[in-house]
Amino acid sequence: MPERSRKIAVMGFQSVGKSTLCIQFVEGHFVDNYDPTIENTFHKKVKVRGEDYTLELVDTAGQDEYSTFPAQYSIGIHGYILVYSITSDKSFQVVQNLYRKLIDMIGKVHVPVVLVGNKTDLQKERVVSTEEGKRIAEMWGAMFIETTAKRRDTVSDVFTKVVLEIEKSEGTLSADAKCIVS
Ligand SMILES: Nc1nc2c(ncn2[C@@H]2O[C@H](COP(=O)(O)OP(=O)(O)OP(=O)(O)O)[C@@H](O)[C@H]2O)c(=O)[nH]1
Repeated sequence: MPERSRKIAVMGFQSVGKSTLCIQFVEGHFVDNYDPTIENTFHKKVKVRGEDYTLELVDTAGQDEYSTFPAQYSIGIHGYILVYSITSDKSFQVVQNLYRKLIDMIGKVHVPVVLVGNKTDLQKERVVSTEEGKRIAEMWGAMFIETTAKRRDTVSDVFTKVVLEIEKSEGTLSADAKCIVS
């Protein structure tokens, strides 16, 4: 069976770790330095429930509360990874604004989204609780995960979860489907 291609946008406030998550997933290492992104694209093959996928990850420029939703990310994108940092309340507010703008822009009630609370290695600096993150994701009907870009296993979970969300919304996978990353 031919590979399925899925395009995923990774969005959120600046410096929350969007690029670092993508690089950990695709290249398997943690990048310590900060280099603001304009836009980057990554590719990665994954196997989910026995099916081969080619993921195209669009690592977007950091958004803030004043940004309008970039129109180019409203078409041709199968799923969204919305990232905040558990150390930044501002990034948590920005991700909620971003979601509202996304829904308004797309004009659909349900869009495949995974909400990601990143930087869990910085527990002492945590200002957004796990419960708050979960509550927002439940309100959206989205999946939720906390991770640190330093851990390859939970970072992989972020990306496989978004594939599951996409497939669920297209009706091709059951909600309890298991996934494997290769
Ligand atoms: N401690 C820690 N630092 C992280 C983590 N993820 C990212 N960082 C650091 O946070 C900084 C910003 O990470 P980026 O991945 O460049 O952030 P971004 O969201 O892509 O930023 P923009 O391009 O401005 O939108 C870098 O110095 C990363 O090393 C994490 O999980 N833990």
